[in-house]
Amino acid sequence: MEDSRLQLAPPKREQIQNAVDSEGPYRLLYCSSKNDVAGVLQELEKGVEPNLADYDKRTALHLASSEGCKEVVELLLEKGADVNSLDRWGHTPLSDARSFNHGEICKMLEDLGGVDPVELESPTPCYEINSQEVDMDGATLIGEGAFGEVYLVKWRGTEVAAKTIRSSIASNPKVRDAFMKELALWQRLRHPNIVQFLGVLKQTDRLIFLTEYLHNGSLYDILRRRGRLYPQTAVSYALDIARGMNYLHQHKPHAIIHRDLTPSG
Ligand SMILES: Nc1ncnc2c1ncn2[C@@H]1O[C@H](COP(=O)(O)OP(=O)(O)OP(=O)(O)O)[C@@H](O)[C@H]1O
Repeated sequence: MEDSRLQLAPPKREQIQNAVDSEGPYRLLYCSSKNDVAGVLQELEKGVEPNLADYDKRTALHLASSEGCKEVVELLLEKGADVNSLDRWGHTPLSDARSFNHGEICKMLEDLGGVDPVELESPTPCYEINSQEVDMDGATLIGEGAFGEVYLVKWRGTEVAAKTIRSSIASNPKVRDAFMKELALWQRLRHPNIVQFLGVLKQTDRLIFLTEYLHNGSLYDILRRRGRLYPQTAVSYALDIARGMNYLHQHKPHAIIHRDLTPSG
C-alpha cells in the first residue's frame, strides 16, 4: 500500500455547479454559487426558503461558502440561513469555506457560531498488536512490494499477512506519520472486498502491520498462475473490485480515492 494511496476528497466544484439549476426555486442555489447578490435577493423576496437544499442537502450557504461568494454569504446569514446545516457528507458551510481557503468567510461563519465537524473528528490511533503474539522468526516470505516484504505469519492461531516497511521509509518521521494516518483510516474500513487491516505490531523497532491473508494472493498472482480467465470469472472479479471501490467512494464524511489500483495491489 502506498502512503498517498488513500486520499480524502472534498466534493468537487463541478459537481456543486452541475447540481444546481438556474430556474425555479433552485435559482437561489445557482445565484448563490455565482455571487449574484441581486438574484439571491430576488429569490428570497419571492419567498424562497433561505435553507432550501439540493439533493445532496447542500444549501445556498454551502455553495456560496465553497465558491468564496462573500457578499452572498453575508446576505444569506442576515436572512436567517442556518450557519451549521449539514450536507450529505456531514459538511457545514464552514467545512467548505475551509477546504477552499476562504479565510474571510470562515471568520464570518465562526463569528456566528459556525463549526466544522470535519475538524472535530478525532484521529483514532492504530490498534496495536503485541509483537510476542506473532512468530516473526517462523514467517514465510510471500511477496515484496514497493514498501517492503510481505510475510505469512500466525497471529493467535490464524494465518495473517505481515507487511514490513523498509527502515529507509519508516525512519523518516514525516513519512512514518503519514503512513500511520493512512493505516488509521484503513482500520476503519469494513467490506468483504477490501483486505481487512488488523493492527500494527508494537514493541518493535521496525514498522510492521498485519492484514487479512489472501490464500490466492493478488489478482496479479492469479493471472500469472492461471493465465487468461474465463469471461464469467473475469466479470465476477471486476464486480468485486467495483464493489470495493464503490464502498471507498461512498465513505463518509469524505470519499476515499485509491489512486493506485493495479492487479498487484
Ligand atoms: N494480504 C495478502 N495476502 C496474501 N498475499 C499478499 C497480501 N498482501 C500482499 N501479498 C503479496 O505480496 C506482494 C506485495 O504486496 P504489497 O501490497 O506489499 O505490494 P504492491 O503490490 O507493490 O503494492 P503497493 O504498491 O501497495 O506496495 C503481492 O503482490 C502479493 O503477492
